[in-house]
Amino acid sequence: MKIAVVGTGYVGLVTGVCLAEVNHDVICIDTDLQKIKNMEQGISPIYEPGLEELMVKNINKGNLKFTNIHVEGFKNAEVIIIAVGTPQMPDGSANLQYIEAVAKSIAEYVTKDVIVVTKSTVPVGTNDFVRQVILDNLKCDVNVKVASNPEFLREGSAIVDTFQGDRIVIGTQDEETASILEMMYEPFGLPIFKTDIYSSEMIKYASNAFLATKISFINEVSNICEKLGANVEDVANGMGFDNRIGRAFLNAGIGYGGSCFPKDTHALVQIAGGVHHDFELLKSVIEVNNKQQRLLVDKIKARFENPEGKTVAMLGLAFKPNTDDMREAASSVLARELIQLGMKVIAYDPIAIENAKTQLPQQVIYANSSEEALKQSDFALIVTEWDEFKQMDLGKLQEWLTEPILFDGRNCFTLEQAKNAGIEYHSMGRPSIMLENKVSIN
Ligand SMILES: NC(=O)c1ccc[n+]([C@@H]2O[C@H](COP(=O)([O-])OP(=O)(O)OC[C@H]3O[C@@H](n4cnc5c(N)ncnc54)[C@H](O)[C@@H]3O)[C@@H](O)[C@H]2O)c1
Ligand SMILES: O=c1ccn([C@@H]2O[C@H](COP(=O)(O)OP(=O)(O)O[C@H]3O[C@H](CO)[C@@H](O)[C@H](O)[C@H]3O)[C@@H](O)[C@H]2O)c(=O)[nH]1
Repeated sequence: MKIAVVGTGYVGLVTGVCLAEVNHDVICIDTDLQKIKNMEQGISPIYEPGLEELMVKNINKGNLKFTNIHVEGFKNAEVIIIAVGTPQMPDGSANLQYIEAVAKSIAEYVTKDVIVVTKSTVPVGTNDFVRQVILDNLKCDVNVKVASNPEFLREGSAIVDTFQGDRIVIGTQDEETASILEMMYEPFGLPIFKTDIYSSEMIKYASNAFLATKISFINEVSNICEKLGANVEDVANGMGFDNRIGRAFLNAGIGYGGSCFPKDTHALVQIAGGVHHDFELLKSVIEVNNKQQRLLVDKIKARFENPEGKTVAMLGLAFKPNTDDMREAASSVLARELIQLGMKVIAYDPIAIENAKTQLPQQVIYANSSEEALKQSDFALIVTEWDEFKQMDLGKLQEWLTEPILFDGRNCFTLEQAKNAGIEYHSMGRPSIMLENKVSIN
């Protein structure tokens, strides 16, 4: 099938590459010429495990092409997939300007019947808007069908999620459109759930809001566990045995970040508000997350009478491991607050440093390895649970840090490991490990 994908970010590029891998004829379109030039040479604009290899393989097979010229991309397309960003507006709602621009260019350039699929996360009713914009601006006498097809991949495991996802959602009430899209996805062999467009659009927001709710819920439980001396990991494990609850997304930490949960929870609050529904539960989820992202600062303030002048090694900057994405990363919030407290921050991340430089305060100093960061610091924080931090020899902290104190925002180590390493260890929702003569802060 001939497919054009508009937008080559995390979703568009991964989708384009994976559709090419199952032998569709794919052309990816982006307005960013530099990205296009890099991709043509097999260079991925994002860090995503396995993506670049698959990209190069399919360029060489002739299944995958790139262009910054929409008319060129749409020329032969049977299906056009919209995968441009829908970032957050100041009031929390989704910004649809990129969606509208794509709809206009489709109207202008398509010369044959085509199915337009919205994969970007968009508020309920947006596909009606897309259809209307296309109809209002259409230059040729062609038939354009619009369908919703939200995306559920996670950054860091996007390729695996695409080939082994739990479901593909197709929102359309047009039988022919549904069956063409089923054919497009058939090689993935995944369960396909068909519904109407509005429900499909809502499934995406409701799924992300529910996952965010699980995270804020366990983080609240975690904060209570700390006060009571319980261990949130055991609590989550015990809860997770119940199939109705499930263990996934019950990892306590410093809150959720990234390009999706923060913006999509805000957008759903706005969508609800638009129909005069006050989504109180989701507002609390957001509020809890905002507090949770800065919890390590409170712990540091409670531990040190005066943290001013201290140097801290910040390990991990990306919002989660295996990505270079810094959007809504807790590291941003933490770095800002620590610097405001008069501390020096030495940061390290295996992949995200270049992106971090555009977001973190200028005062942050970057190290080339965790060892380099730790050796210059008084104590340390773990913000992102990269494998290389989890595999770190904790005993070395005694040697490298002025004070062997670790604040672990992602519970990378067992309490036993910390105890055996002879360090002071403050994690999330678990009792602190103190060295002799020190009182626990919990
Ligand atoms: N990032 C994720 O993990 C993820 C997962 C599921 C759904 N989503 C949703 O998918 C959408 C895309 O997210 P993303 O993270 O891939 O975005 P992104 O910001 O990484 O990429 C968007 C791309 O679209 C390009 N673009 C903008 N306007 C264009 C136009 N008119 N024509 C061609 N290209 C254009 C930009 O240059 C950019 O490369 C969003 O709605 C997001 O909520 C994201
Ligand atoms: O138990 C958990 C699980 C996740 N997180 C945090 O939640 C955020 C999001 O993580 P994750 O969901 O793994 O990454 P995303 O790439 O943001 O993926 C989410 O957002 C995408 C964009 O909409 C959806 O497609 C995915 O299904 C959805 O999982 C990160 O900050 C994680 O650290 C936790 O704190 N605890």
